[in-house]
Amino acid sequence: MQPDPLLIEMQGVGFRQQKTDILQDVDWRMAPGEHWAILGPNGSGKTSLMRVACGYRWHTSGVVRRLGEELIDLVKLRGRLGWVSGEVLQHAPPEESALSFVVSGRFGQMGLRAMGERHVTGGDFADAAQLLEAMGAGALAEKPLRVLSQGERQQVLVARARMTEPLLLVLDEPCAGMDPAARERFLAWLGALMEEPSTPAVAMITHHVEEVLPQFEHALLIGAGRIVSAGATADVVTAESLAATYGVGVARLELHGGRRWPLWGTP
Ligand SMILES: Nc1ncnc2c1ncn2[C@@H]1O[C@H](COP(=O)(O)OP(=O)(O)OP(=O)(O)O)[C@@H](O)[C@H]1O
Repeated sequence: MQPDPLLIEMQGVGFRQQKTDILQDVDWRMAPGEHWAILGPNGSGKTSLMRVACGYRWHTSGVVRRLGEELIDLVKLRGRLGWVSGEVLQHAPPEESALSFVVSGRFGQMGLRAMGERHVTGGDFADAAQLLEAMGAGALAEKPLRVLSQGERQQVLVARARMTEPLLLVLDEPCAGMDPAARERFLAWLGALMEEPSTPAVAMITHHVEEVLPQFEHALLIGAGRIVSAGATADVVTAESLAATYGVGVARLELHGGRRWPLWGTP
C-alpha cells in the first residue's frame, strides 16, 4: 500500500515580496496527523510560512509540495486545509447564528446570509449541529456571532473549518486577545480536541511559548524568515534557542502541565 503523502513538503523555499526576503531557505516536512506549533517573534514570518505552505501565497524559489503534489487544484486544496483566523469573523454578519456560520464552512463562505440558503440542506445543518456537539460546543449553536466570547469564536471557527473534513487545520494565533482564564479554558478545550482520533493534523501559529500544549509533539521555531529549529518540541523549545530567536535572555524555562513557561530576562 502507498503511504499517505506528506501534507506539506518545502525544500529550499524562498518568498520575496517588494524586494524583501520574507522567507529564506525553508526546509520543512509535515506528515498527516502531526501536530505542530509554529513559534517565533512578531514579524518573523510565521503566517507567511503557513500561507505559502497552504497555497495562499506563491513561493518565489524552491519547491513546495502540498498533499504530495507541486501543482494542485487550489479549490480542492482549500477544502483539505482549514484556515482558522479571527480575521474571518470580520467578514461575517454579526447577527448570523453560530450554527449557520458553521454550515457555511462547507461552501467556503463566511455565513449563509451572504450566499442565500438555496444550496443548503437539512443534512448540512444536522452535520454542523453534530460537529459542534461532538466538539463540546453544542450550546453555542443558536447564539448570534456578535455575542460570542473570544474563546467561543475560536471554537466556532474551528467547527466551521472542519465542515470540509480537512486534513490540516491551521490556527493563526487563536489565543490573541484572550485574558489568562479565557486562554486556559480555550487551550484545555483545544488539547482535549487534539486527543480525539478524528481531529486532523493541527499547525498552530503563536508567539507565546507557554501556549504550546503537550499535544504539539512537534515545534518549528522561526526567526527573521529562516527556520531556526524544527522537530520534536523538547529539542526545539529550549532556553538557548528561544533566547537566540526572540533576542531576549531566558532566565529559566519551567515545565509545568506539560508546557514550557519561559521566565524572560537575563539569568
Ligand atoms: N505582502 C508583503 N509585502 C511586503 N512585506 C510583507 C508582506 N507580507 C508580509 N510581509 C512582511 O514579512 C514579515 C513577516 O510577516 P508575517 O506576518 O509572516 O510574520 P509573523 O511572524 O506572522 O508576525 P506576527 O506574529 O506579528 O503576526 C513582516 O516583516 C511583514 O511586514
